[in-house]
Amino acid sequence: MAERFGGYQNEIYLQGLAGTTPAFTTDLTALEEAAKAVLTPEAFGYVAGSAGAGATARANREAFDRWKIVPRMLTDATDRDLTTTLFDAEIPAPVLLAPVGVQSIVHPDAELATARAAAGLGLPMILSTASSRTIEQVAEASGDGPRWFQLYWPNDPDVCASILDRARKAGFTALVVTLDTWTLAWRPRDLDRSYLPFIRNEGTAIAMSDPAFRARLQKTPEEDQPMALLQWIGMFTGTDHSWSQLAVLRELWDGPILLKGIQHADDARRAADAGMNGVVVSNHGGRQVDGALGALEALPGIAQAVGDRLEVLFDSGVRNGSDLLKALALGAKAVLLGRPYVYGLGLGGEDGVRHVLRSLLAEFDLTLGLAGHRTPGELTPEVLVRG
Ligand SMILES: Cc1cc2nc3c(=O)[nH]c(=O)nc-3n(C[C@H](O)[C@H](O)[C@H](O)COP(=O)(O)O)c2cc1C
Ligand SMILES: O=C(O)C(=O)c1ccccc1
Repeated sequence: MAERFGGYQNEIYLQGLAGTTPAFTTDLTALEEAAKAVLTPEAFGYVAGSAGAGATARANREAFDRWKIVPRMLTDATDRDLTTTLFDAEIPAPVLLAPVGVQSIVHPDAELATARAAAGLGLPMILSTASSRTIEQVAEASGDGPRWFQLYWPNDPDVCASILDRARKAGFTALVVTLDTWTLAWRPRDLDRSYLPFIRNEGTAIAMSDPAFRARLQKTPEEDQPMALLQWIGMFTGTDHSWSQLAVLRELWDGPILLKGIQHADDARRAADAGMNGVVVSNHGGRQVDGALGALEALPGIAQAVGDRLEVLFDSGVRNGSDLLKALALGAKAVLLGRPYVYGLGLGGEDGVRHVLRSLLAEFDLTLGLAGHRTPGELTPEVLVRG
């Protein structure tokens, strides 16, 4: 058990004896630079970029850097177990793949490669509404793998019901409703290049293959693509919904529902009051409100406010195993990995994603043990100091 994830370290050293070094860097903080060398400037700018002057993207990192781990000795942390239970399902480690749309801009295998890599490790993939492959295609690639669906909440109830119905039938078990991106923020890197993937028909596969969406069009997307794309943009962005409308989603989805983009304890309480099952504490990787607080700063208060009523998950700024440990210690039950796996996808498709995930899990496993702990559940704020 102890070596299950940390064993990637030995595997890499042993391959060295045969003259092979890893195809991709094992320094997960160096992935961005490596990806920059292989992606188009537009795709790299879209993925790496953030809102405005990048203050929130930096705040996400600064929030992690302010916390330090205090290792404990002679605790016998040899046998470790990263197994985590979310909504009655066991996953091998407290890590999920964050919903990331438009993956075709970084690799031709797109979400299918991500689905295969995630399934191979048994980690849940959260499929974005802005996927560049259909729900059914991704489900097939995912096979027996755990999978959740992320909803960009359409402003047409029939389209909403149809997409959720497809997701349920395709084996997606939990629903993540993203609330922080009802319109795209001011993103200078993309604006300076006039680059928006969807108006180039990237990331629209789910809607374009949806019968209810297609029923709204005068002509099929094949006959009149520009019109279909305008309809897509109008359907998925520009409309903020309301707390009371969550009841509609509660009716349509009988599995767990999580609200993503929560940054205030009162919003987390409202989520619980509305019958939701979890929250993802997140500022969308600094891509929405420039000047917003680092996501990790919001985590302890939210975990304290609703940790006994909801599953509290976290993303934004997680880059390596130590970050994962810190987020768990500050109250997250599990963490969503964002940009790093997308860089892995760009660098090497399915193999690249698998390498990034295995490296993260190995680094976390080793760091957990060396800090003196055996399970994610042992982590509390007391294992950190703020310095
Ligand atoms: C290129 C890109 C596309 C994204 N697309 C979505 C999306 O479709 N739905 C969503 O809820 N979040 C989306 N996100 C946000 C991620 O789910 C996650 O919140 C964010 O990447 C976490 O920050 P990090 O990348 O700094 O770890 C996207 C992020 C990136 C970088
Ligand atoms: O770019 C993003 O951050 C994002 O969330 C998104 C929104 C719409 C479509 C694709 C991605």
